[in-house]
Amino acid sequence: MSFMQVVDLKVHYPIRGGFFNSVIDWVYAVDGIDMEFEQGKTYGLVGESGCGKSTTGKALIGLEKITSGKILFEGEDVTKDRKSRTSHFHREVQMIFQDSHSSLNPRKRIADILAEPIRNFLHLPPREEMKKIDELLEIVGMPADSKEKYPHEFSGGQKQRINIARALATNPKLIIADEPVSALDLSVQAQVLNFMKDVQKEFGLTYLFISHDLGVVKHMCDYIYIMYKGRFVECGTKEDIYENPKHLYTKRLLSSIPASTPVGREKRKSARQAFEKVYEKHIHKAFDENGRVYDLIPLSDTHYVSASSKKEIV
Ligand SMILES: Nc1ncnc2c1ncn2[C@@H]1O[C@H](COP(=O)(O)OP(=O)(O)OP(=O)(O)O)[C@@H](O)[C@H]1O
Repeated sequence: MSFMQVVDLKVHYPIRGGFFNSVIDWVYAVDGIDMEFEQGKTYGLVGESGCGKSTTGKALIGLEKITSGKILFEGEDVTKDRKSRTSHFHREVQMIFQDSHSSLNPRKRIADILAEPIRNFLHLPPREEMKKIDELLEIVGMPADSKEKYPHEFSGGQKQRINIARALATNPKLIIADEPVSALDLSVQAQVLNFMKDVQKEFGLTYLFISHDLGVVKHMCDYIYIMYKGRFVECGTKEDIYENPKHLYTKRLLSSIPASTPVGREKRKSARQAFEKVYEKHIHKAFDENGRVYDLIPLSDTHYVSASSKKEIV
């Protein structure tokens, strides 16, 4: 049963010009899309740069003016701008952006950044509020003393964890993640993706995962929307899309992912042993039986991606 439905959503941007700065044309950034969201699932929104992914995410959360169509959240019509939406919606739907740095106010301590949503939505007494901040930092694997620090004192991956902690503060149902790892180093990307999956399991979250990278989406998503010039050319389960793509554009996108490289059982075992033994788990390197070093990015216990060739190792 879906808790959010998007019906024939359109976002058109006017292009102004001429002497009177009048509308001379339109950009059909989102041009009639339908979506549904069920609890606990991850939805992928994929397509090339400029196809309308970010505009869709921003329109869903109310940051972009909707030209026409409808968004229903738990039966309530929320097709309005952000200010006019109910606090229930703001609490239940959160967004994480690609740029982990600029989404955190550099002048505020982490404690104040995390306290903001708690104050706005949960209204906890001071002691409970501090407890909640500690809990959030623990969930995202950050030390408790992080709360006294400022954003610039953290790495990109840590900042994205803090952004996720802030998104989790209101116990949301849906998190819209717009390219959440594409600005991070390759090795950190996998950590953040895995961590997002863990948090999802723990809290029954739904994700809308916006990405141009079909390789990453494959590991994250249950259901995928393929976007091209503001429309969905194909949508379906991960299996539908990856095993039986129908649309030429999907096939083209898929063909741009580096081919999968299944590695034999022995190689996998030795790579894993080396990975654990030599580099003590946290450094993503492994040797194969010929002594070659691999930079491996663990996507799960059994899936790795080579950092250099981006090939998948199962
Ligand atoms: N405020 C705006 N005014 C006019 N056109 C815009 C505006 N914002 C986005 N666009 C245009 O709308 C289209 C969709 O942009 P959008 O950012 O949603 O694409 P995207 O798929 O997220 O791309 P990317 O992956 O590069 O972020 C693009 O042609 C873009 O130039």
